[in-house]
Amino acid sequence: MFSKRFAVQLQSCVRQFCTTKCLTANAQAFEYPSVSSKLVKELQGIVGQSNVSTAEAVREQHGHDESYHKSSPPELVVFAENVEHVSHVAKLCNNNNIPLIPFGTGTGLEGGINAIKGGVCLDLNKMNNILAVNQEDFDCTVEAGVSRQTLNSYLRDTGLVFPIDPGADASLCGMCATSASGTNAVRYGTMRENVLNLEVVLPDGRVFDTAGKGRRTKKTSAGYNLTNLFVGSEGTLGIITKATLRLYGIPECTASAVCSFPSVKNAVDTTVNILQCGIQMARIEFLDEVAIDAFNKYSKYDMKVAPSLFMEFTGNEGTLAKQVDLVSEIVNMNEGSDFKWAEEAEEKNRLWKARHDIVYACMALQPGSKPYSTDVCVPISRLPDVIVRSKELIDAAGIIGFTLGHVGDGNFHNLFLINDDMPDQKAKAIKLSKQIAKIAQELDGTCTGEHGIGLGKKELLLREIGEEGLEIMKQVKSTFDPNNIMNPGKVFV
Ligand SMILES: Cc1cc2c(cc1C)N(C[C@H](O)[C@H](O)[C@H](O)COP(=O)(O)OP(=O)(O)OC[C@H]1O[C@@H](n3cnc4c(N)ncnc43)[C@H](O)[C@@H]1O)c1[nH]c(=O)[nH]c(=O)c1N2
Ligand SMILES: CC(C)C(=O)C(=O)O
Ligand SMILES: [Mn+2]
Repeated sequence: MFSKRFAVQLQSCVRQFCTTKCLTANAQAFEYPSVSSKLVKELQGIVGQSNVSTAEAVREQHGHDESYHKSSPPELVVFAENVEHVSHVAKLCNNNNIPLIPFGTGTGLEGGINAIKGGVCLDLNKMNNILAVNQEDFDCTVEAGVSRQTLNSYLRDTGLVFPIDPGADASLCGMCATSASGTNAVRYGTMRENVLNLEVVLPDGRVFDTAGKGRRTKKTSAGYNLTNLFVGSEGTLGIITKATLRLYGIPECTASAVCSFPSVKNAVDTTVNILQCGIQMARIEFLDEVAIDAFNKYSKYDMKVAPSLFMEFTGNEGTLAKQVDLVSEIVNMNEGSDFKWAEEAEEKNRLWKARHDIVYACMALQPGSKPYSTDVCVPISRLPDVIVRSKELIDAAGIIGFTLGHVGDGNFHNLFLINDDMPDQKAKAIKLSKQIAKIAQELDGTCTGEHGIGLGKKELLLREIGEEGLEIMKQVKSTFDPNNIMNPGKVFV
């Protein structure tokens, strides 16, 4: 009679001979074994008893992110303190076909950490060292648990900043995993453009540096771009344990302004005109009238309740003044008005914090709700069309929806409030989100500019990249994770 261990190993060998199709098919139907008490002991042997928790509250806290997806707690949570822990835990889970879900700070919006197939949640927050800051080279290296605000506080006296700024204080490696972005992307790009190297642990325990050990050049053409293969992988290929990131000098002068418009189209046309004039803006964010109303109430402002643009200009005295003149002309051409300026650091920080808090501002209007946000991105010339159509659809559906976001990148959000005790509103929001994503895809755009696919956009990914593209993604996945233990059930249908 086979021993249990041999049976599991045999199963793993059989699976590895499966083709991707068969593997993936099995993965959906495949019933993962649960975590045995023997395995719990082995995990405790690796990380220490205090770093393994089966407590319900801890599992619950690791069973959901900030999305509306139903919580699915893992069977247990393991806290890793170093890359050796990560490597041994991964290998053990891999040998036992146990799902492994990397956890950053749980601020994801797509159900990326929900343990829908059970297994182990690997919390990386104890790996919180800032390992290097190379001021003269404008780069730094951080461990998985360092958050973006922790890094920027550490950098405060250096005159350097890491500019990618999702609204939450997310872990930087989580931001790598979701290919995050934020209000500064107009000027600095997204995570894709700002990661120089990653240390990654594969499910079989191998540890490798995606650009080669110690590499930290702004550009490279040495072999495949493995770094950007892991940026946006959402925990489905491996665990990111270190990130080497680009840093930037803080601009000499910045000025921020808000102006309002008679219609959404006027505001978005202004954005397109500014970008097509080649004006190098630092930020251009859009908030529609309902978002402005929530913004005012939550952050105690008195902005005109109308479609508005939040803009930031950077440069030196001369260039800044020129930018402002040019932009003011374009704003006036599109009937913009009510310019409100913020020039003092404190005023600017308050204004952009209020922008970052917009999700909470909207949620405050319907206490107990969870946010559900579209995240489409289109070529800039298509932006007015998709934004106006999305708002028309929301108005016709008769539910509350806030339209806002990073129009400077062609990326915006329709934000809905989901309450489980309002099922019809939830159904309408989900239906609208799919409709808007499909409109964006028809306009040569994508269903997700920055939040990722996670649990809710798997069909949209298939629609976007097609059968062939998805098969190739699955082949890549099965190369790195032949047992499909890495965050199973996410990204792929
Ligand atoms: C109020 C508010 C506002 C915003 C946002 C959230 C909230 C709550 N976000 C979304 C979120 O902050 C963003 O997706 C972060 O990148 C998530 O980072 P966490 O560390 O929280 O990842 P979290 O722990 O939520 O995990 C997210 C995914 O990454 C994987 N993962 C995490 N750490 C990993 C690691 N070390 N290795 C491998 N996989 C890992 C997880 O398995 C999961 O699939 C956002 N986003 C954005 O791009 N732009 C924005 O403007 C905003 N705005
Ligand atoms: C809608 C939220 C989550 C966001 O991405 C933003 O505020 O830009
Ligand atoms: Mn956003």
